Amino acid sequence: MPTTVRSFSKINLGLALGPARADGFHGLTTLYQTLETHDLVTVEARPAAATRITLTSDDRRVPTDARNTAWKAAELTLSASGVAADVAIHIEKRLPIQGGMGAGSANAVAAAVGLEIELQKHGISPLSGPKRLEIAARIGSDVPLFLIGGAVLGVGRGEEVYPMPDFAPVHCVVALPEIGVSTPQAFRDWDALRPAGDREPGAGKGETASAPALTGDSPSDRLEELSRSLAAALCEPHSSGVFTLGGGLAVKSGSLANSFAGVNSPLLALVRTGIENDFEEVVFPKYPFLGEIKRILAASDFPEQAALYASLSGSGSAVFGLYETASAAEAAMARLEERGIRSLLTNTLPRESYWRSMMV
Ligand SMILES: C[C@@](CO)(OP(=O)(O)O)[C@H](O)COP(=O)(O)OP(=O)(O)OC[C@H]1O[C@@H](n2ccc(N)nc2=O)[C@H](O)[C@@H]1O
Ligand SMILES: Nc1ncnc2c1ncn2[C@@H]1O[C@H](COP(=O)(O)OP(=O)(O)O)[C@@H](O)[C@H]1O
Repeated sequence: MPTTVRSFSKINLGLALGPARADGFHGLTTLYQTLETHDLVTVEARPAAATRITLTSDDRRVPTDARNTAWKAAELTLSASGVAADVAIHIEKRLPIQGGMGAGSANAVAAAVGLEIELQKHGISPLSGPKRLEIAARIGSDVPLFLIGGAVLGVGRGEEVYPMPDFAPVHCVVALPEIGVSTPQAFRDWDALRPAGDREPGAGKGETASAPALTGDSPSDRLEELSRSLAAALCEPHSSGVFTLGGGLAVKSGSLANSFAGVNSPLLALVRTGIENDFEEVVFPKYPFLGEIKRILAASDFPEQAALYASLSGSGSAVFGLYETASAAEAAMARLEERGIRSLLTNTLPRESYWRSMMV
């Protein structure tokens, strides 16, 4: 019997971008949140004289060779286990490609989890947690978060991950416009907006890094700002250290940040501190339609149907809205549909449910 694993997705509740580093990556601070919506990754493996990996998918846009994140995860897991095996991976795609939902990254973790379970059937011991995290970080900046699940703080280039207290699940509408945003290009566009002095020494081809700009909000300031917002939201009094949305939300207006004054909820406290996604600064001017989608998700003619929070996810193109009630979420989907915009309805997925519901 092969092993089938739910490969969940993520959104970025907030994302502050830092300066370009000498290694070409950017320092960032982000709060990832896993979602219920998922791909399915099926793995079948048995020890063999030499490793042979085959990968198939129902979506022709998914690479079926060593470029695939799931393939990389299988290769690295086998080599770290010191085992050669025949491995067959099948990816059933339900999530968007290049959507900013971390689908490919999650596929890597799902394949690794499935492969370890398959190998255990043949008496091969699982890898240690730190080893898994190390492998995940080698595959991509967005991969390690899927070894934690729930609300996850990401720092470094996003690969250094820490579990955060979870929010109670909320309804999430993800708009899926027919636009693919290239992640490296979005980072380059961010750099182009900033003076070369904002980069770390050695960053940028053939440029000499000068002293940091003296005016404005430097990228390093932005990282600290988001860290402070997260810490402040976590400091709010909670009963058990577990985030809950809290009952009896105050009457809302159309304006997001001011809508929830007086409501004692860490998620809302976080929103009030003004968390945002820095990528919006470069992605919305380039694709104004995505900014329009955020406005559609955020506001409604009926204040009780306004989003708790709406934002671009990662570098896009997915834009999401979080809602207190199913009817508010459904109304947001209907507003999108009126304009011909495809969307999906899901829930945020806390850590415990993430692991409990992973195996099919
Ligand atoms: C932007 C984010 C936010 O969550 O998500 P997506 O929008 O892709 O989902 C991630 O940082 C994406 O992570 P991931 O997709 O794993 O990126 P990687 O494979 O590590 O890197 C792809 C490329 O993006 C750029 N990159 C990525 C991460 C980072 N901190 N700095 C960068 O400059 C680099 O040019 C790198 O070569
Ligand atoms: N398992 C995978 N599923 C989807 N795309 C993959 C996978 N492995 C590698 N890729 C490549 O990675 C690119 C972006 O992957 P994806 O995870 O869908 O985007 P994002 O990080 O924006 O959510 C795709 O264009 C695809 O060529």
